[in-house]
Amino acid sequence: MITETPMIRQYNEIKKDHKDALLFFRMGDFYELFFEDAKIASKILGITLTSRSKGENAVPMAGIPHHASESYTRKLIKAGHKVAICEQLQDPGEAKGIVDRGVIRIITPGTVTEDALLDGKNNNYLLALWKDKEIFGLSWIDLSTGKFEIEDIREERLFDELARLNPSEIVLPDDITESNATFTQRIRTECNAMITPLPAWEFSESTGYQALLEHFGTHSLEGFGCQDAGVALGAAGAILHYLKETQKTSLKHIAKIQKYETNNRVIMDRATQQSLELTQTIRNKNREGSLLGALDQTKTPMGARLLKDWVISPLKNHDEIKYRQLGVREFTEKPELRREIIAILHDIYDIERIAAKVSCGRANARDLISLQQSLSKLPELKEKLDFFITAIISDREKEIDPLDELRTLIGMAISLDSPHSLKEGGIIKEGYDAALDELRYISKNGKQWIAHFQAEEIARTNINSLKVGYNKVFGYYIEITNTHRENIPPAYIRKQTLKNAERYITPELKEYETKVLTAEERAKDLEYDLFIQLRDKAGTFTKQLQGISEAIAQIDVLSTLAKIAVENRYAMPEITDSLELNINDGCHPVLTMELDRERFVPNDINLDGVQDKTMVITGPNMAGKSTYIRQTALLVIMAQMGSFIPAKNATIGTVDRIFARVGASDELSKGQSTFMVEMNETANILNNATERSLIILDEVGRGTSTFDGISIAWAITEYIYQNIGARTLFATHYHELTELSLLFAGIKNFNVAVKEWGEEIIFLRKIVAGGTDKSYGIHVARLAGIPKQIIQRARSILNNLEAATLDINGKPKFAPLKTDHVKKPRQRKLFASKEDLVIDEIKKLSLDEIAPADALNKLAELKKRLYEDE
Ligand SMILES: Nc1ncnc2c1ncn2[C@@H]1O[C@H](COP(=O)(O)OP(=O)(O)OP(=O)(O)O)[C@@H](O)[C@H]1O
Repeated sequence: MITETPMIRQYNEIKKDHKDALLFFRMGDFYELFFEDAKIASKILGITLTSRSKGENAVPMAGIPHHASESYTRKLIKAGHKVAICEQLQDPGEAKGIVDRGVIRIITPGTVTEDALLDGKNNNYLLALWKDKEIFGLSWIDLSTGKFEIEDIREERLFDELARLNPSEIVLPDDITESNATFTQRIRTECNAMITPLPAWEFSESTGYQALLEHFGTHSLEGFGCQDAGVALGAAGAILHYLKETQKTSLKHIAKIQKYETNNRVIMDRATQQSLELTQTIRNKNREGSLLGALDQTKTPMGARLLKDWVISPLKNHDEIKYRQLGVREFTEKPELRREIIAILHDIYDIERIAAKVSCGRANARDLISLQQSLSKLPELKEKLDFFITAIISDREKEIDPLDELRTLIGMAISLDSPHSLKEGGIIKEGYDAALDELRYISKNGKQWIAHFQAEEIARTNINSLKVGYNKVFGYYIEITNTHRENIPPAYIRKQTLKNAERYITPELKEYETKVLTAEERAKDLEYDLFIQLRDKAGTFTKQLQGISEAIAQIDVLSTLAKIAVENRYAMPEITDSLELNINDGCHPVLTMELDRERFVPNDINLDGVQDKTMVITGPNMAGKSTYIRQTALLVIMAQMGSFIPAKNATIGTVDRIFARVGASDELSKGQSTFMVEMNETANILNNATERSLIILDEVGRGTSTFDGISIAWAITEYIYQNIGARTLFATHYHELTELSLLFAGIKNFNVAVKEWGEEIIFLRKIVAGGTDKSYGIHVARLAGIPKQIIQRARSILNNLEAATLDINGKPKFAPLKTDHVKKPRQRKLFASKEDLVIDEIKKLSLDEIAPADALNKLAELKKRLYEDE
């Protein structure tokens, strides 16, 4: 049994309320961790595990210096832990017994606000979700910016929204975490987020509504357009409750709540976002190589975060798209101003996050300097923006207010070389506060006095080696070496004996010491108070600062898109409400940046969406099928973001949803078979696509036997064409699917051209009309370096198969050809042949109703059809 010391007793008392966090227990200049916490932290942080007390009472302990705590916290948070910061709440000097301690904040992945723990280019969301009947209420907040939103959605869209938001922490009602392990586990794996259970009653809709009214100090949520929000209010209430519990600071920067309007945005589910590599690549999960990576040349973190939002949620409304597009166009037309504006943006810091830190009382002097420097760029920015006439730019220009009062105040008060710490002084400028200046004068001159005192004492005593020194225990003292002991004046009071010297004080020295030292301390205290006053004052500008940030973010994104458009010779697509999809000389926006534009072969797409809706694209491996269909989706996304696109010209009828199934799936690790995942995702498309959607399918059905695969792919394409009518691009190796075009006028065949050159094939990368029946898979295998012997063997097997050598059971033989083989037609017709179709038509003819001349015409037409394409 461990005998508890009073301090460990205090620790246990505090730890009891923070079982799910690692407790950073402040002791002097260190945060100490004890017991299990110490073991966990020492492993993750690679710090030494020691022990407090010995023997039976030994308590495992690990410590980290408080000034370096941010980097340690970051590692612990990344490793999936919460950190509770427990501070000393009184001056140890004043404590009778154990110093008072208490937890001042709990840092969790969803609530961090420190720069070191955040990524400037991404929002960091804390999300709460709550279910009532079939509806999920979602609410999410980025505490580091104050962005707070809600949305009610149906269950089937839940995981798509979670993928879009990518929260780092999810607050769930405990009745879900306790009773629905499968659901909780799915959230955990799909979102890779920390799950925090909260009592279910914290999610009540009416409590949430009240909590929001209280927080915003309003009588209703009408002003935020959230009055009629439903289940999501419960989730928003749970978020507020959780923040109050963990943050214990002002949450004033959460100045509004908004309803996320899915209706205005193109919906893209999780698999689509991944397949199209919108924000990260499939293979390495890197930003580089994704659409966002290619477009993100923004200069401010606010701009980078907004661009991400534009990429993953393009607009649906034609007018809203146009509003942005015209802004981009104007930036392309004014190159000089654009360059100057981009240069100004370069010098603007993350005002949005600084404003949040100011409001939470976590900003230091350097943050205020960054704020002031950013604000000082705004007059010039406004001046340049004043030359622009499009609505989106002049609207934003009006919202940018340089906040002269705040800017001047910070400029007058805060010294440019302020330290990180707020308690060490060196923050407030000379001349800002008279009382501070006076204290500083005393402190400085007091030191001079001491130098003068030393010189006088040397002269008076004739002891040249006499020194006035200072230490923490005795304060100022006079040190005299033992050789001069005889000459010491009687007024000197001995304080300390060293080996070769003695230390003395005098009443006069002590009197000055008090003055000097307290002046210095008092000056530091006053500086701190002045800083807090200034920060509080800055806090009153939070709302304006958030508005300015939003405006700057938009200017940043629009000018970036324009810069990219000019540098890469993009065109402004015409956006219409039709169903057409016409792109001439379209290029892949990411590949063209990686390859040079000259080497990339541009391609067209021409679907009117009424007659022509479906493209079946065949072609050899490596020809460029996936690239082409992906490129089409990316160009539509860019167009609906308001951006220009890499093409000669384009007319795009807006799409409401994009579904893409391209490339490798990463679901295998989650215990589902490739084919099952593919079928799940396809079912989702079939159930949710509309006539206005864009569907991009790559080799659907490849995960099962050939005949199953072809049949499924055939039926799916047919269904989409007949029952949904969405614009669809289907890339496939099943050449049989080209026969669909015989049945349906609006399904067209295309292939990616290649040229044969002896043994070699040359990829032309050009999409041309018509189907193909060659795969060149073995050729690609050879290019990939598969050993020659295997290539030769594969060729011989292929020859066999193509000659359809059958064994006695009627199955193809894989052995080399023999002379007694039975020749069969090269390919079995799996589906309707031309002859079948003509017979069908004849059967349908009613001879009683047809005039002889029409009958002759019909006969001529049928005959023509039989010889078509031959
Ligand atoms: N239009 C183009 N211009 C230049 N290079 C291209 C073009 N399209 C594709 N490529 C190049 O060809 C490579 C193969 O393209 P892609 O993966 O699209 O082929 P695929 O037909 O889908 O192949 P598979 O059927 O084997 O999946 C790409 O990595 C790209 O580098």
